[in-house]
Amino acid sequence: MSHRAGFVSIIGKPNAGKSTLMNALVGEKMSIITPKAQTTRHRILGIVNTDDYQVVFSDTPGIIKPHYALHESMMHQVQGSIVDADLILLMTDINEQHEEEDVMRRLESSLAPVVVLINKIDQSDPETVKQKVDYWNEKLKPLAVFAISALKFPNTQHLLEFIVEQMPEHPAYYEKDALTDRNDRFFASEMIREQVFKQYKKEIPYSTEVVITAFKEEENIYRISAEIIVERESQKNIIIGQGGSMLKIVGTYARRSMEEFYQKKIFLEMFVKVIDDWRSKKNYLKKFGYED
Ligand SMILES: Nc1nc2c(ncn2[C@@H]2O[C@H](COP(=O)(O)OP(=O)(O)OP(=O)(O)O)[C@@H](O)[C@H]2O)c(=O)[nH]1
Repeated sequence: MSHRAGFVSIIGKPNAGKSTLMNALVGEKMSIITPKAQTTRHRILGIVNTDDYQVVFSDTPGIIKPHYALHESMMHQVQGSIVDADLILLMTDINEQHEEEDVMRRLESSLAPVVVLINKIDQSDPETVKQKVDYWNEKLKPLAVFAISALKFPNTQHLLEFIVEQMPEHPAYYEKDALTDRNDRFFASEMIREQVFKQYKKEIPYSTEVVITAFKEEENIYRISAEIIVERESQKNIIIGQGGSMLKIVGTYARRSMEEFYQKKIFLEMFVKVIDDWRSKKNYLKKFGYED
């Protein structure tokens, strides 16, 4: 059989479980996962390779109404991934009563077939599952509807086989040993951001960006320096915590994740910096890698 390859976008509301699914499909932790909505800010590719196919998944930020320039960039990334897709996976959380109208509107710009994934069925019952399957079949007339639990039953073989069947015949787009298009620095910043999302409340995670300022690979150790950027002086104090206690927790957990991810010893140093209203400033967003 000839080789198949294509792009598959995972889209949906914040917190639906998109990143959890992508990690299950790729079999590696490509995307950070936290219980908070809007964790994913960039489009991240996760690539599944065999001799016969290459499926390039895009994990995308959850679809929201933009409040900041940052959100606008996030939504542009969703749009870009929809336009590029050979297949779209629209993920919904079975227990959320979201109006998915804004998600559907975004699909209008695409000719790609849509598969609906009803996620988190571990937190539901068969009757509700059946109702939701019927609802989506009726509403969107998708190629297929899958009821899944990306977290509890991460056996994605059946879904993956279905996806591969939809891929066009095409040579590989990326090297066959590539798992992602992102580099080590990107994952280092994401692992710190993951801890910021986990350790702080309310607006802090959303006001924070992480920039890797140095990444030195030595034989036995990686030396990583990072800046944690916040919007206000008061947020800086919260990030640091009394006597540096909070920053120490963030650093410890982030370092452990990095040691597991890179299989290296890690030296991590972090500095906290204030940039007023960075989320609304295009020049900073560009500098931090958010596209227009
Ligand atoms: N019970 C249950 N929880 C799940 C399932 N899939 C994901 N979750 C949880 O839902 C939360 C959000 O998961 P993510 O994978 O980060 O969701 P996302 O859609 O990428 O979120 P955004 O980054 O906000 O767009 C996390 O706490 C996950 O552990 C599932 O199948 N069942």
